[in-house]
Amino acid sequence: MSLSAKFLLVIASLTAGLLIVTISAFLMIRDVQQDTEAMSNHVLPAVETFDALEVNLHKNRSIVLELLHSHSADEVTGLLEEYKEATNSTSRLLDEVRLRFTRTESDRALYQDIIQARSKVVRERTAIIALVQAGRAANGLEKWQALDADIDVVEGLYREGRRRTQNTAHEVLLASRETLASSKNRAIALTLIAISVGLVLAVTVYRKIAKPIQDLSQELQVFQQSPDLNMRFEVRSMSELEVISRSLNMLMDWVRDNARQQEMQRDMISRMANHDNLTGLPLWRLGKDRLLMAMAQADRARQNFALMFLDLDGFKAVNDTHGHAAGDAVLKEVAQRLSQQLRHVDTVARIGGDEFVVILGPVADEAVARHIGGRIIAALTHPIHFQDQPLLVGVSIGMAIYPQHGKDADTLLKAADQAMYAVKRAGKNNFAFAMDPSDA
Ligand SMILES: Nc1nc2c(ncn2[C@@H]2O[C@H](COP(=O)(O)OP(=O)(O)OP(=O)(O)O)[C@@H](O)[C@H]2O)c(=O)[nH]1
Repeated sequence: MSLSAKFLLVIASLTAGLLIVTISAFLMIRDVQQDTEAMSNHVLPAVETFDALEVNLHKNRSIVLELLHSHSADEVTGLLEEYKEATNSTSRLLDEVRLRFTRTESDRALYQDIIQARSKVVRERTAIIALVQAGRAANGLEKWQALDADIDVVEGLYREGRRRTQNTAHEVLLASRETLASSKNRAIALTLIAISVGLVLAVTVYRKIAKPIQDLSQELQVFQQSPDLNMRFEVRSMSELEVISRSLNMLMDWVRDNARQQEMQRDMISRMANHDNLTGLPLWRLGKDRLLMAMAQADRARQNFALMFLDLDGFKAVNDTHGHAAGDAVLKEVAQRLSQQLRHVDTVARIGGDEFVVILGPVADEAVARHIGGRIIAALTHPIHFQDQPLLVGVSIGMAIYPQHGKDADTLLKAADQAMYAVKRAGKNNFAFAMDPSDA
C-alpha cells in the first residue's frame, strides 16, 4: 500500500473514531436533556398546580367561614369577589391537571374523583353562600361541618395527586440517573475502544510509515559519513520509499559507472599520450621515465643494465616501393617481434620513424645484451608479409651499458646512438657496443 494511502487510512480511522465518540456523547446529552425537559415542562409544574389547588381550597374554606361570621354587606361583597377569583383560579388549575397529570388509567380515575369531590364541595359552599346572602347565616353554620369534612376529602385527593406527581418526578430522576449511568458506561467503552484503536494505529504508523523513513534516513546518514558508491539502499515495499530507494540505487550505479568510465577515459588519454598509436609501444616520453627508474634501481642495487638504440635498415625502400601502408605494417610487425624477444622487465619504446630504444632490465651486462641483440637481428631476418608481398628489413643496434657508458640518460642514449651509427657505417644489420668514455 502506498504511503499516502496509509496516511489517508490512518486519518480516516481517527476521524471515524472521533465521530463515533462525539455522536455517542451527543446522544447521551440528548437523552438526559429530554428527561430534564420532561421534568421541567410537566412534572414540576404539576406539583406546583396541586400546591396551588390546595392553597385555593384553604382560601375558599376561610372565605366561607368569614362569610358565616360577617357583619356588613360590604364585607360580604368583598369576600364574594375573592371567592369568585379563587374559584376561577381553581377551575384553570384543574384544567392544567387534566392536561398534565392524566397519563395513566389510575391518574384519570383520581382526576375524576377530584372533579366529583370538588363539585360536591362547590355545591355545598354555594348553598351556604346563598344562606348567608339570604341573611340566614345561622342555617349556613349548620351545614359547615359537612362542608369541612368534604373539603378534607378534596384536600386528601389533591395530596394524593401531588404524591403521585412527586413519585413520577422520582421515577424520571431515576430514569435519568440510569440513562446517565448507561451513557457513561457506553462513553467509557467507546473511549477505551478509541484509545485501543488509536494505539494500534500509532504502532502501525510507526512500523509501517515512520520506521521505514527513519531507517532510510539512517542509511543516508551512514552514506554521508562514509560515501561508498557500492552501498545499497534497502528497497522497502512502500511505493514512495521504494521509488526513492530504487532511484538512489540507480543514482549510485550511474555515478559509479560514470566514475569508472571517466577513469577508463583518463587511462585511455594517458595511454594515448604515452604510447605510439601505430605500434602500441611506449613513446620516448614514457621510455625515458623507465630509463630513469632503471638507473635509480641499478644505483640502489649496484647493478648494470643495457640500453639499445635500434634503427631499421632498408625501411625507406619499403615505403618507397610498396607504399606507406606497407611501411606501417612493417613497423607494427617489428614492434611485435621486438616485444617477443624481451622479458616483461624489459622495455621497448618507439622514439620516432624507424628508431626504437630497448632497456634491458637489471643484471644485463654485455653478455646478456649481446645475446638479446643477436636474437633481435635473427627475429627480423624473416620476411614480413604485406598483401602477399614478402618485405625485408634489417636492424642496426648500438648498445650502451649503465653506468659504464654514461651516468645520465642523455649521455647513455647518445652513446648507444653513436654505436648504432658505427654499425650503419660498418655495413648495417649488426650490433656494436659504445666506446668507453675514456676511449672517445
Ligand atoms: N610508413 C611509415 N614510414 C615512416 C614513419 N615514420 C617515418 N617513416 C619513414 O621512414 C623512413 C626512415 O628513413 P631512413 O631511416 O633514412 O630509411 P632507411 O632506409 O632505413 O635508411 P638507413 O637508416 O640509412 O638504413 C623515412 O622515409 C620516413 O618517411 C611511419 O610512421 N610510417
